[in-house]
Amino acid sequence: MNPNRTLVIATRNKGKTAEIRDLLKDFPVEIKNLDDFGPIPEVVEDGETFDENAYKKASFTARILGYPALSDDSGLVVEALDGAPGVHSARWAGPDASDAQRCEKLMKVLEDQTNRAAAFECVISIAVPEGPALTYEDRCEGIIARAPAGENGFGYDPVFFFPPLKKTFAQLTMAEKSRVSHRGKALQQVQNEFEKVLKWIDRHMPSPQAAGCQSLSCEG
Ligand SMILES: O=P(O)(O)OP(=O)(O)OP(=O)(O)OC[C@H]1O[C@@H](n2cnc3c(O)ncnc32)[C@H](O)[C@@H]1O
Ligand SMILES: [Mg+2]
Repeated sequence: MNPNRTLVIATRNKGKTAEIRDLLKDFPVEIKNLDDFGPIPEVVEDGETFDENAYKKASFTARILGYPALSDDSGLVVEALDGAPGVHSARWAGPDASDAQRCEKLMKVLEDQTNRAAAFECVISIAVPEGPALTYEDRCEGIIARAPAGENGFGYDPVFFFPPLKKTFAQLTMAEKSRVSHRGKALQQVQNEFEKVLKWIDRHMPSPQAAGCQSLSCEG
């Protein structure tokens, strides 16, 4: 496995993994999931911005595994809640809450609210073990529905209504969602300049031989 032509998707979220894998299917590298490796410690996502957390996840994973890593930090930004849940989207209803419970909490908090404007935001970070990273970001505007609808996707998809398609994200297929979503658009930017990304990885990674020696001496 050429480390310069391998990219590890640094996420533990299965919904995200499926979307990212599909969006990177034409990217000329071998895509690996975290599941392809032994257990690795979890990153503490204590940054105050999507940028900070995305960088933490990608650089930590790249350093631990010795491969370039791509992370996604994303979340739902609700206007009437001053941007909450934002970077806290994953744990907003408690550390063990389900996606359904998070959606339920959102319905409750916005019960009497007429301003239902919201956006999904996404920052993609591609990092190498030595530390530097490339950053891509995008967003998708919508409104918070009055009740959940749809079975597809993950997270807040059932309550995120996308006016141009008159459906919630959970009522779209993965391909339909990815064409317009925060993640889909951010990863489209990565695809659009894949040659630049590969050159950047080559510039910042040790040569394959050197990396091979390193990992042999690690294992030995
Ligand atoms: O950190 P990783 O391991 O990537 O997985 P995570 O689920 O913890 O991901 P984040 O820290 O980026 O938290 C983002 C949360 O925002 C929500 N979210 C992000 N993108 C979404 C999308 O496309 N559809 C629905 N909800 C989304 C969802 O609840 C995620 O758990
Ligand atoms: Mg997370």
